[in-house]
Amino acid sequence: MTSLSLPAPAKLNRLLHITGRRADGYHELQTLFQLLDTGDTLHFTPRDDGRITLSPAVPGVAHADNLVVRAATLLQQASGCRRGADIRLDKRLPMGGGLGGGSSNAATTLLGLDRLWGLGLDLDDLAGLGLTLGADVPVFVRGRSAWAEGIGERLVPVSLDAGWFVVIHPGVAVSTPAVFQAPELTRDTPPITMARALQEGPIAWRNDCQPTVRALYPAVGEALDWLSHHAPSLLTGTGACVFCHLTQESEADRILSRVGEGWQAFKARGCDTSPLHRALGLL
Ligand SMILES: C[C@@](CO)(OP(=O)(O)O)[C@H](O)COP(=O)(O)OP(=O)(O)OC[C@H]1O[C@@H](n2ccc(N)nc2=O)[C@H](O)[C@@H]1O
Ligand SMILES: Nc1ncnc2c1ncn2[C@@H]1O[C@H](COP(=O)(O)OP(=O)(O)O)[C@@H](O)[C@H]1O
Repeated sequence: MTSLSLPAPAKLNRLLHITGRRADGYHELQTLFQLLDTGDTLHFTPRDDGRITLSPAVPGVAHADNLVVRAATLLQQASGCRRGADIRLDKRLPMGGGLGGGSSNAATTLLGLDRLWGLGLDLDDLAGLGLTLGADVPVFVRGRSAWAEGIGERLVPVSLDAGWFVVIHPGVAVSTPAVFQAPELTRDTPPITMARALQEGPIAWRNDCQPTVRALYPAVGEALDWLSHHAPSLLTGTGACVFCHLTQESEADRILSRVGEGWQAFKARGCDTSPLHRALGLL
C-alpha cells in the first residue's frame, strides 16, 4: 500500500454524568458519545527506516507529545513493526474544545497505520492501546456512537437520532484537569441505566461539568445563553464548545448565519458509525 488518507471525526457528549472518583483521582463517568461526520484528515505514507514524521506541527504541542506521534510510536512498540510513516495532519477541529480532536487523531493513526503496515490487529487490541493514550480514544477506535461508563472505556453502541448540530467555540481554552480538580464539581450523580437515559431522551440530558465550566469561563456561559435562545443547548465534555441539536439542516444554517464575530461555529451531521470505519470498510 502506498498511502492512505483517512478522516478523524469529532464527538459530542450529549449527556455527561460524574458518578464518582477512583482512587487514582480519575472520575467515573456515564456519557453518551455522539459521533459527527466532520473532523480532521490524516494522510499516511509508509517509510522503511522506522521514522515517524508529522507535518505541519500542531502549535503549542511538542512533536513527541502529539497524540498522532504517540499513537504511531505505541503501535510500533506493541507490534514490533520496524516500518515508519510520514504523516500529514489537516487540522480543522479546535483544540481543547471537548470535541475529542486529539483523541480522534490518535485513533485514526492506530487504525490507519495498522492497515498501512499490514499488522492485522483487531479493534479490541487497538482500543486497549488507545486507552493508554487518553480516556476518549477507545470510542473513536470502536467507531460507533455509544453509551460509555468507567472513564469512557466500557462502551455499548447506541443508535441516536442523528440530525444536525450547530457547534460554537467561544474562543477560550478550557483546561480538562482544572475542571476535574474544581472543588464545587458535582461528583455524586446516582448512576442510571442506559435504557433509562435513552428513554428519557435529550430533554433530560445534561452535563455535570457545565455549572463549573460556566463559573470558571464566563465566555462559555455567554455562548450557552446565546445558543439556548435558538434551541436547547449543552456543553460538550469539559468544553469549551457548546452545541444544539436540530432536525433540519436549514435550521442549522439559520442559526449559523446569526453567529457573531469572535466565535468559531460550524454545523455537522450526527452519525452512528464513524466515517473512519466506513472509509476502511470495517462497519
Ligand atoms: C471528560 C471528557 C469527556 O469526553 O472530556 P473532554 O476532554 O472530551 O472535554 C473526556 O473523557 C476526557 O478525556 P481526555 O481528554 O482523553 O482526558 P485525559 O487526557 O485522559 O485526562 C486529562 C485529565 O483530566 C482528568 N480526568 C480525565 C478524565 C476523567 N474521567 N477523570 C479525570 O479526572 C485527570 O486529571 C486527567 O489527568
Ligand atoms: N494531534 C493533536 N490534536 C489536538 N490536540 C492534541 C494533539 N496531540 C496532543 N494534543 C493535546 O491534547 C489536548 C486536548 O485536545 P483535544 O482532544 O483536541 O480536545 P478535548 O480533549 O478537549 O476534546 C490539546 O490541548 C493538546 O495539548
